[in-house]
Amino acid sequence: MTDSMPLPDFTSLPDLAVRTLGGSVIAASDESFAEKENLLNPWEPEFSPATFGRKGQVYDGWETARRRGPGHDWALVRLGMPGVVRGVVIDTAWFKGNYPPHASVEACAVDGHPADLSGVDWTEIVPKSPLKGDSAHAFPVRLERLSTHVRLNVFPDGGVARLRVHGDVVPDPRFMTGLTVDLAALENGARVVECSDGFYSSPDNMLFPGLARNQAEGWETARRRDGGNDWAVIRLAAPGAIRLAEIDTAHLKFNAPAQAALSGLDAREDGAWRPLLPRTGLLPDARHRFRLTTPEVTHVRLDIYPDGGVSRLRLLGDLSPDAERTLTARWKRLGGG
Ligand SMILES: NC(=O)NC(NC(N)=O)C(=O)[O-]
Repeated sequence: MTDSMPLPDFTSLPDLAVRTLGGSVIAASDESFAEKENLLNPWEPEFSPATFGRKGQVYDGWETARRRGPGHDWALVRLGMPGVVRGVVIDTAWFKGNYPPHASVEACAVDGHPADLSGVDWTEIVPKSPLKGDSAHAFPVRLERLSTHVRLNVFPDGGVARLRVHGDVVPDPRFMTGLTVDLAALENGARVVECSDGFYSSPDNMLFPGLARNQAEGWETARRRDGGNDWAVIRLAAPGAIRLAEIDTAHLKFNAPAQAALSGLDAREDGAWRPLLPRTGLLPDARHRFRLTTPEVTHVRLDIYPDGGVSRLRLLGDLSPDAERTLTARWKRLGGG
């Protein structure tokens, strides 16, 4: 992302739209020059000047034709993780002579898996605003409601490299209650709230769905030289008791931690850390699973010794009855269902 202005705090929240968390561009008015799917690519926009394909200069973004009639272009995104949108980044990186001069964003919430969104009520979350070329534009959003889809409008046409939709994940309680679920999954609403180091990659990566495809898709710290150890604190999707922990060092072959430990705290009670898994040896490039019996916790701390990387952390457990009620009430209050 090109940084023409400092991005506000909301950009540290998960990107509800990014492709690697299940986001999809389901329709666009036009994608003559460059395909709509690029909008949600997880990597920073790339550019190779004077690289021409059959349709012109190749862009890592969404680019429409020069519009010769009335109207404007738009792209429709289904969020991978429905939630409360706290801010949107519209990044025109590398679009210097062909960016749209204005853009707006709308959001809606629909239940289930509707194929047809016509007739849906859209709420404007970013008013029509001026854009610059080759710049990331951050727009805070104040809408205390659940969103499942967003629509990016560009006026009248042009290229946008990325659309990032940052926010708080609001899980659907129908897929969380009465089940054993991953309390550490981003898609269920968990997040890393503190960590010792995120030098090579973000610790939130450990909470992504599926298996990491390479070292970069996990969490990796710098080499630690001070005798200490690296750690990350995860705020669980909801308070619950953990029954199975999985610590995966896949693709960390020469930089896996030698050992790991888990501890937990219940922020609703005394907030004291209690051991859940004692310091245990880890292998490189291996999925380690541990059956646990724990009290209810709201936060889990993963300590790795001394440093290195973890590709995935799964904490399967059961929500407390109280947590089930709270999740359901929150989802309904935000307009779910
Ligand atoms: N040189 C360009 O980028 N031209 C145009 N776009 C592409 N992709 O070639 C255009 O007209 O917007």
